[in-house]
Amino acid sequence: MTTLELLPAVDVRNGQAVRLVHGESGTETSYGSPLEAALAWQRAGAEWLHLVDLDAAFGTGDNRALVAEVTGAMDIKVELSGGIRDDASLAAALATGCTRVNLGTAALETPEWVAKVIAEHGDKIAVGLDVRGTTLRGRGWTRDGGDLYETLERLNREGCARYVVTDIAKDGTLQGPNLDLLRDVCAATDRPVVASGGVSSLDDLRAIAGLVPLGVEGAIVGKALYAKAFTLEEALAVVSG
Ligand SMILES: O=C(O)c1ccccc1NCC(=O)[C@H](O)[C@H](O)COP(=O)(O)O
Repeated sequence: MTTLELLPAVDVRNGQAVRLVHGESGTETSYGSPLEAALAWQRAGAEWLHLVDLDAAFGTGDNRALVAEVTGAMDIKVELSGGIRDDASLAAALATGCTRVNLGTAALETPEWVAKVIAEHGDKIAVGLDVRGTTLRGRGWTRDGGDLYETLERLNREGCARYVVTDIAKDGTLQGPNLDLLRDVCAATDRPVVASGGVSSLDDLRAIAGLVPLGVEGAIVGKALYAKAFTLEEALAVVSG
């Protein structure tokens, strides 16, 4: 088995680490300090952190200072997501020293700007393809934003370096990843794909790792770690075979 990168998630709402169900505002379970959570994943051996500013994604404020503090405290690579939609928010995100940012809504609403920043920043930019069925969702996953495969074709042409693919129906549910969706996206692009949403068990990680030859590069894990379905150490042992 080829190595699958693991990205433990810290999603931040109102200054707290939380997990949502289907990404819906109001379904938060709180897990305390985002910095403590991130440091715990780093201590456990993570090489990546997936850090999401949910307030910025929903348009209910932001946790920019906290996200910068957490990113600055990490010795590991950080992928930043949530509300990065214009020059100012992109500059603030990149100024944290993160390894890359994840654009969502902007890829649906301001495609010219996204093409420009892809050209400027290369693989520091990933695009989050967050879907219900094959319909993309933006604005914190609250609004429809077009067809997955049409958008993917456009982003491929524009040189997008990487995609983070989330089946919203699975996100935060511990119901397992949507492997068919991951296979279909891999078939539609030659860029690496990071799987997100629904991981519930070590077997789910083994199943995602089985898609590495197709182009899956990594897996984001949130709820399963907070719910202690397995430890990060166990997960890292599974994917590093
Ligand atoms: O990433 C976003 O911008 C975002 C926006 C609105 C709601 C949720 C959002 N992200 C959620 C995540 O990235 C989760 O951390 C990730 O999918 C983990 O899911 P799970 O393992 O199912 O808890």
